[in-house]
Amino acid sequence: MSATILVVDDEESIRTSLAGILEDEGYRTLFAVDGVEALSVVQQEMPALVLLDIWMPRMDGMETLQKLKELYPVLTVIMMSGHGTIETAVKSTKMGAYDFVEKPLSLEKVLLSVNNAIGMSRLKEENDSLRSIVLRDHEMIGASPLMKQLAEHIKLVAPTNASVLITGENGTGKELVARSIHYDSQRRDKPFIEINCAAIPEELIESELFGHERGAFTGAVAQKKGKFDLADGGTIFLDEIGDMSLKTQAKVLRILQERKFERVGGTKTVEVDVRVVAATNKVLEDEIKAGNFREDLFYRLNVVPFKVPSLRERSDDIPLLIEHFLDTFCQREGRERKMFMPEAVELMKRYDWPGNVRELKNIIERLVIMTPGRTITVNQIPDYIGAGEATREMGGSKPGSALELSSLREAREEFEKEFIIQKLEEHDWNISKTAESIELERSNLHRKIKSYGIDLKK
Ligand SMILES: Nc1ncnc2c1ncn2[C@@H]1O[C@H](COP(=O)(O)OP(=O)(O)OP(=O)(O)O)[C@@H](O)[C@H]1O
Repeated sequence: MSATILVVDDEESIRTSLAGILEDEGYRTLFAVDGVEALSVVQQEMPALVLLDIWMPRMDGMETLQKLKELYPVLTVIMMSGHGTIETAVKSTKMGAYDFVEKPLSLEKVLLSVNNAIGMSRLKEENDSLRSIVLRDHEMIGASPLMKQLAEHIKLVAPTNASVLITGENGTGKELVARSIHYDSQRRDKPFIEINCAAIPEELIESELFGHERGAFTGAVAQKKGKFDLADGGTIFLDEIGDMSLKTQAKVLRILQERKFERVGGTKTVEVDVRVVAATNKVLEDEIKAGNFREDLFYRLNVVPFKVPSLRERSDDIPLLIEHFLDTFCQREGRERKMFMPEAVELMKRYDWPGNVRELKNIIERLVIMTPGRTITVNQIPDYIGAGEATREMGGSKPGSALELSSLREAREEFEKEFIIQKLEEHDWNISKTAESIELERSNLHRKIKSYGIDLKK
């Protein structure tokens, strides 16, 4: 879609010539003869950019700029200044104008400034939307006391430069904690560089982390920057640090102590300002005893220890996580929003989740793709999730069924709710048709839908 530009000038010849070149470039143009008119056009049409003359009757350019910036702080404005108003034009950039062009206008200069401004605002929009996707993807969900404590801990430590060691089982969210520490710190606009020490062969890790000089080894045809170079000013996340060799550990220790290192095959010392955040699912104290991990590095990293709780320890978060991942995957797959039946949620809460949040996330993704209807019941949940309990407590029947509820009333309500949802689904969520098929008054069905909190939006 072509961007719309508002030209504000009291001279008709200027308006016409600007319209000509801007439209040739593919922009849509609007006009106003003075500031008062400009304000009303902006309010109605919200252009991408305003070209604003300084000297105009009624309301001049500076006053108009001030009003526009008050009302629409992100609107891009380029000032056009006549002879003798250059100083004012310079002042206008301090008031938030993007640029100014001098009169008599060089049409080339106008176009250059307009194209730059439009390019900038497109980049900014793109950047904002990518940023919100990234932030959403890395949102940490959890309201349990353990997660609240973790969040508070992050808020306290993030703004400092302290090194951090994050421990916890696989899939508990250690990387998310590392990212939150970065995004809550002053370094948020600088890089967050991640490296999985277990995924890179021992002989390559040094050059990955510290880079190498040309000719350092066969195949090193050019100098290459390492992750520590790339993370300068930002944060480096050393995942699975328990798998790092002793030699590499020594180099990382030196960076923590002196902020210095040498590239592989090089003699030049490189200085960097990098915050180190490390994670492991190993018990490093045991690795120290076994001679696999340097004790001094451990103490350097462990200044502020973070322990991410397993999902078993905070099963109260499971319903929230289910909702969050249902939102994410239904949206991503363009599916209608699905919902979990209460007893299916209960079943998920009682499972012990050896793969933690990652395992839960994968199951929800699969359920969103594989479930044709709108509701997810215990029957759709993979058997192994309820298997232990099924044989232990229920004599083989699925746990979470009405049999498990303590009172007859609860059991009846549970059944009624599920029955109504299934019937609504069969009738495409049409209330009249559903009411007729189950031989219930329409108003009565409405009441039940409301009292069970059944979500009617598709
Ligand atoms: N609290 C949470 N809220 C939302 N998503 C989460 C949460 N915790 C983990 N996840 C998601 O679960 C997945 C695994 O998390 P992450 O990679 O951070 O775990 P990890 O502890 O670093 O795992 P590993 O030890 O295997 O490297 C990711 O997709 C992450 O987005």
